[in-house]
Amino acid sequence: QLKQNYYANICPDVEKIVRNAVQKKFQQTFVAVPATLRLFFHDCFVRGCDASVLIASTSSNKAEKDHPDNLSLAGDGFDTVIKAKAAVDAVPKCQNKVSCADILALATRDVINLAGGPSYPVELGRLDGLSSTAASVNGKLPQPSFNLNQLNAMFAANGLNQADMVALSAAHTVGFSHCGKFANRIHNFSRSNTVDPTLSKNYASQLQSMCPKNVDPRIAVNMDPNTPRKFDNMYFKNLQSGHGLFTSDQVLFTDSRSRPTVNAWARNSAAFNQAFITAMTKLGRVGVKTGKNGNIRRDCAVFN
Ligand code: HEM
Ligand SMILES: [Ca+2]
Ligand SMILES: [Ca+2]
Repeated sequence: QLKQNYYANICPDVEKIVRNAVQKKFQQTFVAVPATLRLFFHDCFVRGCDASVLIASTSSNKAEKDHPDNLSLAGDGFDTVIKAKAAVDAVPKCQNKVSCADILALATRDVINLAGGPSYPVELGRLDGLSSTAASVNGKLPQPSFNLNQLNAMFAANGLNQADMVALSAAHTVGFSHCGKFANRIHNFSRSNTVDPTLSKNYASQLQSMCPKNVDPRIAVNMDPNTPRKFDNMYFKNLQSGHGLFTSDQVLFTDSRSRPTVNAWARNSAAFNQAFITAMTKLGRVGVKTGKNGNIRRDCAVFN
């Protein structure tokens, strides 16, 4: 059972300590924002929010972070958690008392707010998981090619409804994608269309020039072409104008079942913020470990 004041007696200043460390990281690089946010999502969807994604592989265990779907997680997300954990552990009363899973949840709240998004209370009391394998990632994370039914099914498996899924997808209002993740939409889309017809013509040609056919696979583009460094509701306005980068983004507008939600949140950013907070809070409850099912790691990347 998570609660907001879980560390009140254990480490009363944990929120301030994490916030300061995250802010320092943010001042060094904006990439901390999308990287940490995506890291939290990929953690929670595989074995719950238990910091399993932070575990490093060893000679005897290929960990989650080395699954193909996690190889594009940016290092600055991991580094944000490591820095925040070090700041927490530097306070004697707090040393090894705050879980990596909770530090990731707090850091995620903080990066969203630092990028101009809403702030919200974070429920705490998660333990760190005892297992992390690449194999356990199979089929647990959504693919950019997904349609609405596939998205809804995968989010429902984590206790999230369609509105939650649409709200959380707006995380793509910040950050980058490698060209390969949407190449099918701009080159050889189908027999009748070179380009995905749900993509705006202008945007498609911009994407084609940034991501030509044999582009270096390391090249990445902003997912929100308008306000890439602002956590805002531009994501929904982009969908309305055919500027959704992935099939899984654009489908939220093309499918009539989710379009009204997209339109509502494009119009009303306060309503979006509220829905996003609700959905993030639900995401943070997924598969939480307590008791014998977890512990508090001394090093977030290594089992105790
Ligand atoms: C709805 C289904 C989703 C799909 C199919 C999806 C897929 C992807 C893909 C393919 C990328 C690009 C990775 C790369 O090439 O580097 C990406 C990036 C990103 N995703 Fe998602 N995602 C989804 C939902 C979410 C959710 C729920 C969140 C967080 C709440 C999220 C946060 C992010 C962020 C912040 C980035 C940018 C990462 C960076 O710049 O380092 N995504 N996503
Ligand atoms: Ca996890
Ligand atoms: Ca934005």
